[in-house]
Amino acid sequence: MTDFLLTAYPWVKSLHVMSVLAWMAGLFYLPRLYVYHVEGLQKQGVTRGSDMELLFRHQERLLMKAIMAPAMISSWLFGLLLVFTPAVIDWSAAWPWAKGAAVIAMTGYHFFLEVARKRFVAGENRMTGRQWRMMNEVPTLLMIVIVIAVIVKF
Ligand code: HEM
Repeated sequence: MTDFLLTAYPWVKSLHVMSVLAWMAGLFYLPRLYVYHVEGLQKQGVTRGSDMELLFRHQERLLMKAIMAPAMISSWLFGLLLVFTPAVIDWSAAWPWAKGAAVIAMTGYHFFLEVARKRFVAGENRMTGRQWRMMNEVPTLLMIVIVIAVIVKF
């Protein structure tokens, strides 16, 4: 198993980075769709249950179920394979802990977006467009921590 992980390392890392890119694309775009959704309902005269509102819900569902959820699972799968590859992680350094904390927060943010999506479906979103715009900065901040942790390796 150890030999296999060492041989597969560059391939696993490539698959990890591809998965992470797809996951991040969704994490950046879904709250942006929520901004358009809520502002459509508040300012643009889009009524609940109209074709336009159903299209928002459909796009949000597809992004979550077809891209973000599978990409999150494969990011974790390949990421954990990298964790178990010998000599990849020095647990006495700070970076693996910083990255670990940031990816757990990113995963929490993913589930927060899923809860919010279900609230939109039930017509129970309580956040404004401005609040969704601010929420949109969360994955950016976490991404900065993760990339610096994994590349600078402080
Ligand atoms: C989901 C849980 C995750 C786990 C368990 C995980 C774990 C790892 C591990 C162990 C490595 C190998 C480091 C090395 O080879 O030196 C790695 C590489 C990498 N990870 Fe993650 N990661 C996760 C999520 C993420 C996320 C969300 C991002 C981006 C926002 C990310 C970006 C990267 C990048 C860019 C590399 C390649 C760095 C390099 O070697 O130059 N990872 N990851």
